[in-house]
Amino acid sequence: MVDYRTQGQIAILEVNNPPVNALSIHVRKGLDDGISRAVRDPSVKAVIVIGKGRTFSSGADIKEFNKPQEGPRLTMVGKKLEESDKPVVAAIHGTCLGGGLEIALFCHYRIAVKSARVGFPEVLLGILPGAAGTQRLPRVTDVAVAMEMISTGKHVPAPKALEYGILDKIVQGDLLEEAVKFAKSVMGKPVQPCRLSDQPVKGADRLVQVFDAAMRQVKQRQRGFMAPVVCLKAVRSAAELPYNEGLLRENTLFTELMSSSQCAALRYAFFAERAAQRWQLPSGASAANTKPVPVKSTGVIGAGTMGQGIAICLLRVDYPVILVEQNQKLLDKGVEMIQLAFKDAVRRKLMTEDAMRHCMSNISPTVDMQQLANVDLVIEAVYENVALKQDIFRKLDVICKPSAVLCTNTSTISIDIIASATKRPGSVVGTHFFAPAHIMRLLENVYSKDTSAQAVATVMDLGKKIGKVSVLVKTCHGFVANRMFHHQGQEAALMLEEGALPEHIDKVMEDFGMSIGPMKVSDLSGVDIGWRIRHEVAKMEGVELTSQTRFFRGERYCTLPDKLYELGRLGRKTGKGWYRYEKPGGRVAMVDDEVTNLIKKHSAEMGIERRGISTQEIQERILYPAINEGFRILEEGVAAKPEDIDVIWWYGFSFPRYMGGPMFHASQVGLSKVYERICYYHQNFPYSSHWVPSDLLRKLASAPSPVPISQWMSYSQSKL
Ligand SMILES: CCC[C@H](O)CC(=O)SCCNC(=O)CCNC(=O)[C@H](O)C(C)(C)COP(=O)([O-])OP(=O)([O-])OC[C@H]1O[C@@H](n2cnc3c(N)ncnc32)[C@H](O)[C@@H]1OP(=O)([O-])[O-]
Repeated sequence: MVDYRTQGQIAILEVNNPPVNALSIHVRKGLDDGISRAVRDPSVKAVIVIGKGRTFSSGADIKEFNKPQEGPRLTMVGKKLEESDKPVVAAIHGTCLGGGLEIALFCHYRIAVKSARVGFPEVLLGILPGAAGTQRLPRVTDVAVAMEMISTGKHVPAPKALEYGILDKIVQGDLLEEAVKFAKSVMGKPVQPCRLSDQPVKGADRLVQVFDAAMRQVKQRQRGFMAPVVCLKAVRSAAELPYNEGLLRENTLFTELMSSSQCAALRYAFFAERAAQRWQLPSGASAANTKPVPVKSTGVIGAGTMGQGIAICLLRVDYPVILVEQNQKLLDKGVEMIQLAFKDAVRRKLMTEDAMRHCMSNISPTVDMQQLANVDLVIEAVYENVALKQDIFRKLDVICKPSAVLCTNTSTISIDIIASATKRPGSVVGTHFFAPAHIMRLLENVYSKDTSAQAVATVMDLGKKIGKVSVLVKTCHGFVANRMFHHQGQEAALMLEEGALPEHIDKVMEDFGMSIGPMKVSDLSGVDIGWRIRHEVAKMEGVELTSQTRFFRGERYCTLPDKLYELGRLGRKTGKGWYRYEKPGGRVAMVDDEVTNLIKKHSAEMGIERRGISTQEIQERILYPAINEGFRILEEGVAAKPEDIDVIWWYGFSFPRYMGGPMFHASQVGLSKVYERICYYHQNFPYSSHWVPSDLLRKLASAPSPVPISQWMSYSQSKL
């Protein structure tokens, strides 16, 4: 795990623990033995610590977190490195993160290649750098930088790290050769001035202002998230306490965070996100055994909001895009909006003018679908209408080359239905982007009964290339995201007619941890979207929804959202929805008397006596129908595992990652309790099928002891 060798008077400790040189027990032991051996050997005059393979080290081994500590502790290994009288040089490439950076900070010198990145991402796991990182970083760089790095977890590129004083030198050429040269240049020099534990904290005279400003930011950005707050406290103690006392304080805070439920949720999230990439189809085809179709050219059909966002995603990573619209006016408008979005990115220094020009030169706008004849992949992004989508796919079937992958950005319509319009259903696959498509990270990829493994591999690969987190699901109406979210919308509307107000529901859910409440989400995505979907479904079933409709498909139906739509209150884009905004497209949601009156009048018309609805009831009626639907989704194999559902909720609906997602949250509450409350609401609201308890949930809730989330799927086929 750590290879020891000497080159002349230099000992080289090479960490060799693929894939990312995590500091597992054997690595810590290897470093501990290696430094002792180098210190003992009189012929050794300097030491290099370097990583084999793609990276220096990604930090402590997260898989060891749940296990009892064995072997030498990282801080003890570090102390030995620092106490060596022979200079120790960390030679960094790839990423040097967490415990990896802590090891580097124990070394007397740090050199790196230009492409390297350093950082303390512990906060993203709900903990803090617990091997002296919070005490040593502010001794090598300014305390403000240390607070920012440790409380955000952001990676810092090597040139910036050099500027901050974290690195001593950036080298070009072979890292080991350069490290050897560097080690020779410092051989024999006293190491005392390079021992960070002996250094004062930099910028300690500004501690209070820096701390207060950082704390304000953290609380504003990440309401309810403990780790960044505790990280700041730990760095503060570096400036307030002698080094060894600071270490003890760090250790106390680290232990506190490590045992928190937020840390458990974030550790789960770390592995869940990676597991989602290892997709597998019922046929056995998987990420491991299927190659994607090479994609060099793309097409997007529809230059509306979604089409624009999707085109931006593709253009940003250098795909040429043929953008198709039905008429020149809509096409010009779409291109203009894309250009505006790029200009905004330039203004915010997210891209250069040159890069923007390059992206724009890659768009070929056209009103002629025939131009798509040679593209490798096309994404249809027109509005949600079955007949329209089928018509487009019928045409694509004739126009596109046989190897083309045909994607639809439908958010609800079954891919089976869309694919049936073609003679090549194997090439048809869903790529459900979330609005705004160029900002939201989630890509819900959807396979139909016929979609080929190669088409799936292609869209999963595409997701990675355009920087999305892709999750693969099986087709059904609404897929995973909207199917679960839909019930939240239904229950929210029902609570409005029973006695709640939009601001009331949103406050409860925002206090719970959601970044915005469900009514604000509805305003953001557009009140018309839900209206269109409901009315499209009704039309397909030959039903007309009116203001008098009380039941639809045998379910209790609330017409309030339809009434809002009819008033032209379509959400943020019209400056009015469940709230009033400062302008169309505005962001500041203000309570609007017109909506309050509309809701109260509606309740009166429906003969409903309004009542106060408790915080607990709002929370449960928003979360539990979605969770219940999540279990049905698992039962039906629409999602392969609960982790996939949670990934969808972090990236699609900003569910707080530190709460683990709705399925993880259910596991924390206890499935028997969740089941019991769902049964209670089912009794009280028998005309809402989303309260009919899922069978899988029932089985898991009645298991003799809580079933770990990783084993839920083994109950889906059981006959209990
Ligand atoms: C007392 C201790 C105090 C200390 O302060 C605490 C820490 O250091 S906390 C740690 C602070 N450090 C962090 O939080 C860094 C976390 N890691 C990362 O941010 C990214 O993995 C990294 C940027 C390094 C590479 O990204 P990439 O190139 O896209 O690659 P990838 O992401 O797909 O990973 C490849 C494989 O490696 C696995 N694996 C990775 N890291 C670890 C780990 N530390 N451990 C175990 N396993 C780890 C990962 O699961 C995956 O496995 P699989 O079976 O193939 O799914």
